[in-house]
Amino acid sequence: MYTKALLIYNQAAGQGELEDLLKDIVPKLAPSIKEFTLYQTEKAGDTEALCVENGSKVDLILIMGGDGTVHECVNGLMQQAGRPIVGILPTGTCNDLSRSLNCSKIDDAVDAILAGNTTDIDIVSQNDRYFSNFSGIGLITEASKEIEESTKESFGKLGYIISAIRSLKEPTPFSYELTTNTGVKKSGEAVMILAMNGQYIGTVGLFNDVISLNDGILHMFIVKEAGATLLKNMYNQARTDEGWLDHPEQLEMLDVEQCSLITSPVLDIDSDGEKIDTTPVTYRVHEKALTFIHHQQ
Ligand SMILES: Nc1ncnc2c1ncn2[C@@H]1O[C@H](COP(=O)(O)OP(=O)(O)OP(=O)(O)O)[C@@H](O)[C@H]1O
Repeated sequence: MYTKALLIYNQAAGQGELEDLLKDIVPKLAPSIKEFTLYQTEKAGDTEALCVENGSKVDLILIMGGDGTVHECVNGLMQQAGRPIVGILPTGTCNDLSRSLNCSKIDDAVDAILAGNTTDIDIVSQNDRYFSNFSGIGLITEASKEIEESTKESFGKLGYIISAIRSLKEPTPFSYELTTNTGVKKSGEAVMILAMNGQYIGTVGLFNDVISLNDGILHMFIVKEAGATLLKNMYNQARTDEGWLDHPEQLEMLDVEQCSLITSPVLDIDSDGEKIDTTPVTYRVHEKALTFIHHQQ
């Protein structure tokens, strides 16, 4: 039994209307919650503000939305001491964090909430903000720019993948210098650098075998120009090709707890699908910082 729960829903996420879904879900959850409040967001930023305000007052926050709405929740909760359990009712376009939590189906998420199945996950700070799934520069920001413009509405959750493939046609290399807290330095040219905490980007599980949400590690992937074609093939097939992690001329991997990254030119950073920052950037893992609902398979 939960004492106080807040369900925040974002009608702007994903494609469909949420009314029917709420009609179905609320009666299932309500018997297990003493005081249950529903809040509809009116604009970007509302979820973060609500999580700051209510983090210490409730024991469960449910997010009905996609990765962007979850991103706001994570940033709200990391700013203050109250750390209630977070459950995601995935109604976004990609729902990538939900996939790593085995909650990409709403029914699985509801079952896990009712069963009280939770897991503590790492959260990563990115300069003065936080992310739960990924942060990236290079190709990935080109991909999300295209989604904003047109693709997302017409292609739904495949929009991310399709537009990633499109932007892979002409990758623009940049120079980077990465320094870890243990003194390791890497530098060179790349077309994309990903800082991964979760396994999925744009619904594709690129890193299922090498990453878990609570391994205390930030996984840095430096994709060289030669790796762009490989990545494109993976997105075309929309499946994991295990071989792609074994070619250092295409892709370098580095496990870190903390690192800083300088690029030339200065680049936009995409963080959980939201563009909010530019390089240079410092990342730091906050081990098992938040508790999420997790469906046990
Ligand atoms: N009422 C609202 N009107 C407009 N935008 C909103 C509103 N509430 C939240 N937002 C913003 O909507 C954006 C999109 O939401 P979200 O990312 O959750 O869905 P999505 O993009 O469909 O899913 P995903 O990120 O999983 O692909 C977020 O940046 C969020 O801040």
